[in-house]
Amino acid sequence: MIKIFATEKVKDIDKYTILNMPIAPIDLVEEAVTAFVNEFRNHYSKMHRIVVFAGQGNNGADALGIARQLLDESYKVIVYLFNPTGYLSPECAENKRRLLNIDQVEFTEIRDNFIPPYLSSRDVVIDGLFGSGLNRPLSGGFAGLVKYINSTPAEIVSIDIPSGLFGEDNRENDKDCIIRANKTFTFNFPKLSFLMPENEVYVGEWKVLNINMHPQAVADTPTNYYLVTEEDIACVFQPRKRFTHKGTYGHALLVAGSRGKLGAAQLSAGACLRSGVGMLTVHLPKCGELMMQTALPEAMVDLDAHTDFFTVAPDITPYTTLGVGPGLGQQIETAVALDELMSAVIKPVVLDADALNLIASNKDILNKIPTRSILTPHPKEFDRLAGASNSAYERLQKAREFAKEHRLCVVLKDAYTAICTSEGNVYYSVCGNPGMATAGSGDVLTGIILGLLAQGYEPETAAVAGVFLHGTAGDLAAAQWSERGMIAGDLIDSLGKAFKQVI
Ligand SMILES: NC(=O)C1=CN([C@@H]2O[C@H](COP(=O)(O)OP(=O)(O)OC[C@H]3O[C@@H](n4cnc5c(N)ncnc54)[C@H](O)[C@@H]3O)[C@@H](O)[C@H]2O)[C@H](O)CC1
Ligand SMILES: [K+]
Repeated sequence: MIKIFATEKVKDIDKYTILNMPIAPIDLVEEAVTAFVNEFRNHYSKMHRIVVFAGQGNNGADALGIARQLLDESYKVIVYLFNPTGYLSPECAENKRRLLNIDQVEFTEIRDNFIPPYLSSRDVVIDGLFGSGLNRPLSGGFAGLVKYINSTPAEIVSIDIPSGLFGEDNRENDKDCIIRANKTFTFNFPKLSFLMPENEVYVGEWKVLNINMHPQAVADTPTNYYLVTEEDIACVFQPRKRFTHKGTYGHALLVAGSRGKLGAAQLSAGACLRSGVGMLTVHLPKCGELMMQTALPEAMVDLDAHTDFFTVAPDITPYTTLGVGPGLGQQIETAVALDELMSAVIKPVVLDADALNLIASNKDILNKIPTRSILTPHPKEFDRLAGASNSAYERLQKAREFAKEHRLCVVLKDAYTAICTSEGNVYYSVCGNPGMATAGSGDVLTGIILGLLAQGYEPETAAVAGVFLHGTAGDLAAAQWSERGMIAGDLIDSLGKAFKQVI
């Protein structure tokens, strides 16, 4: 897991590193500078003019160091240091001194009046005005400067964080006074705000650059937010032992499908079967029998009394666990049957799609869902459950609260899916791609998670691993069929390869 720290925590980790590594602050800055330049070089040639904007703190110190190293590599660089209060951090002052040691450096320090340079589309701006030390929205001269930079056609690369953006909560921020970077190279830890869709316009493409932090400080500093890596998932899976049989790997029940939406049941069932589950039974309305038995001979079918939709809660005793929702429809009889089903279950289940919509309009059911059950809403479904949000950040906080209050695991689906546990932790998966924004993709995820849960993985583990495998399958599918050309069924076809890649 990569920890996602609040920006004030990063400061503590810095301090601990400086004291205990030990390393001089200026050398830590130099490590950040070198990491940035190593990455920058891969993207921008010496054909570009580099225009560096530095602030008074250590983001500015980084910027001045980057200017020096780029000049050393004979890039064409011009530098503006904004110092309205006449105070520079010690590292910023030292990097200014080091920079001015270079002959004929084009350097301007601005105290009050500033005539902005003309910036063309061939220029690359390096934004080092503010980083993790931002403590209020930008205003005055800095706001004007940011607006000017944003108005030019120049490419913008931000150091650590786009200037003006907070690392976490930007609800009260002035959205016009934040750098709109094309790329952001951030140090050591992704910032939570980078994972929110509303901040994509500021952050652009982002990459984490590693600089040496004291491992003890990283291990000991608490956080509720984590980024999941392939290694985390690889160690989740147990080898399948030789003397095992289908009963060893669980019997999942999937309650899904209604007339016109039987495909959702089929996709979910197909994904479940490819997740390693021992057996799968699909509870379907009568109209789905032929389709399911033909399309997925591996699945067993349990028919509802109704021809077109779910009306009677099945006996759940034969099953290890169940998943409910894909393509279910929202008939009143279905709501009643769902209520009955939730009254009968005691072990964690997976709930998705119309099951969530029905719960949103019949809130009593919420209290009947077994604790640690997994809910997989997309943002609109979550809003129906918990009320509308004005930003993804607000929705995330609501999802955390919701998960804690109801003792559930909420998988908030988005470009970066957040898995919120009942303990208040959030696990992010950053694999996957926009090709997965296609009908049926969510049904596939439900099937994978159901299959893992039925095999006995802890609900939170099943959710995190399921999301990661789903994203990996999406990336493999995009590589084969392209983001545009891929469909949800391709995710199922790629699941085997995803397992091979991850484990
Ligand atoms: N481990 C690491 O991640 C490292 C990061 N480094 C870089 O250091 C910056 C953080 O530096 P810091 O000096 O703490 O803060 P800033 O440069 O972001 O801010 C400086 C200064 O600005 C004042 N301020 C805050 N908000 C405003 C505002 N709205 N208007 C005016 N002035 C404001 C505040 O008082 C601060 O003092 C980090 O981002 C990295 O780039 C290091 O290189 C080493 C390791
Ligand atoms: K910055």
